[in-house]
Amino acid sequence: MKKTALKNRYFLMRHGHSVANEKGIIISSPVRGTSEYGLSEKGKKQVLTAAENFRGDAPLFIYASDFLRTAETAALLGEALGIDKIIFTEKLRERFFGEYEGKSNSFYSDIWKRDIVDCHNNDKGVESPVHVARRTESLINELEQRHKNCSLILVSHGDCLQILQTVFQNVPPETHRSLRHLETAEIREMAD
Ligand SMILES: O=C(O)[C@H](O)COP(=O)(O)O
Repeated sequence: MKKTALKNRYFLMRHGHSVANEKGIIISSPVRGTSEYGLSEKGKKQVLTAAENFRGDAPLFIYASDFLRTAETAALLGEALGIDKIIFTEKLRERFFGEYEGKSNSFYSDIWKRDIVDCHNNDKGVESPVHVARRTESLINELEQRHKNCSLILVSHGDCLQILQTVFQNVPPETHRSLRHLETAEIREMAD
């Protein structure tokens, strides 16, 4: 995807520090993720700071994963930026981590090692890098049809955004961990 060809500015935002981050566990299932494990107190503060520092041109739209931690992030951000309507999309949900659901986040490094050698890695029911790349790219394609000359903030999760960055940078999805990771509540514009 060539940035010069895009009609809009895209800002990727990872949710603020969450209760799952605090506990060091993987929460990727929509059943739990949409109703539990929202932002920690630290995460709420991070989001307000990110909103203060955000510089984007109007018109501005916020798209978010419907997980609780991203919905809370988007709501706080929207309130701070004067945007009352958040548009939720399942395409920004966290990568599904299959049998690792609810387990320690120390397992991420094993999963990422397998990703590097196999872009279709779905060991133990993990959603593959290719699948995440396709669903997120299809969202960008939709947004390019729907908007023109807008700033779009996409509020999502660590792995989902890591893989979406590969789409913008036009590199293979399995190389996602070689790109700079987004910290909690970090907002990063996709640029060359
Ligand atoms: O990349 C990561 O660190 C994991 O996907 C966790 O991300 P999350 O805290 O956004 O769920």
